Amino acid sequence: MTTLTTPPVSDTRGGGSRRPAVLTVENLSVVYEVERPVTAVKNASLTLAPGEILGLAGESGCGKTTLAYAINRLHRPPARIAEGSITFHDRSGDDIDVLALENDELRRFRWDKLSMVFQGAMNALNPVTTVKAQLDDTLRTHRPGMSRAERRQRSEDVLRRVGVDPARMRSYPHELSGGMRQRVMIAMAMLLEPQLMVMDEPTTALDVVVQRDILREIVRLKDELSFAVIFITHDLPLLLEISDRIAVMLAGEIVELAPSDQIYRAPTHDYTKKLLGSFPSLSGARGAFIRSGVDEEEAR
Ligand SMILES: Nc1ncnc2c1ncn2[C@@H]1O[C@H](COP(=O)(O)OP(=O)(O)OP(=O)(O)O)[C@@H](O)[C@H]1O
Repeated sequence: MTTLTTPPVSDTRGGGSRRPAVLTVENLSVVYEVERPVTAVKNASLTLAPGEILGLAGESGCGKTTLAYAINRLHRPPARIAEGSITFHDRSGDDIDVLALENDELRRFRWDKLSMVFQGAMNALNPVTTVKAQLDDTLRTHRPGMSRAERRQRSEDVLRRVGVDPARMRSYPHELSGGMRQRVMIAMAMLLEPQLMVMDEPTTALDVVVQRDILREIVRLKDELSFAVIFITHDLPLLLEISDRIAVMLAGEIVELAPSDQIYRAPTHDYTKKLLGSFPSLSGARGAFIRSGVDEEEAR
């Protein structure tokens, strides 16, 4: 795996505090090389601390998904990373130059160090393979030293963690409800205990109750296992509840990056103010619903 010799950086952006980082993105630009090239991400810089949830907010088309895919090196032509750097600060102490990874190194890096939960689990799970086989395949590929019994044990553990009865392992994706499928996707993403998970609208297609349950699980698991999360959604009220910091994107640029409280109470950029104003529910008290696990009724 390609490593750099630079020491782990500290996070002085947004939060103001100096914390070790798990990821540093510097001046990243991504261009779609079409007839009239579109710079979908412009000079984006951010750092992420271990165990931190960073929310990415902004209207449709502002470049959130393009940025997330580029961080994962999942972008495909015509998308091209035109400039910038992405450095992953491994817990082993190595710094990994993500843009320099090739083939096997890149495959190992994905899932192992960093994993992604996409919008709509049906597209990401293999429809003709059982949940058990999908978990087992990933473990066999990435953990060749594990015995069959250990793989089974690990698969069952990870499903239990996300609230899926291991008895459902024999199911095919289409036999599960939307919420269950999304939980299985999160289990897959957690399987190898990555240090960072990128979640792109992971619960948008689900009804509100299921969505809240799953989000609570994500926050709980993150606290327990201390992986960092980049969480993408249009839903700013939701981001304010679950994120430590929020990056607001406008036309490919991160125009504001600050702790959630600061974004809520004292936004500095006009666009952030406009975005906050477009959610009427935010004029009331800010709920601590997901973080506290308190029922809305009880909280009143
Ligand atoms: N394959 C492509 N070719 C050309 N332009 C593209 C392509 N994919 C995306 N874009 C453009 O890149 C910009 C950013 O798109 P992106 O999907 O990253 O935004 P987003 O903020 O994630 O939107 P959404 O919230 O709707 O998913 C948009 O202007 C979009 O039109």
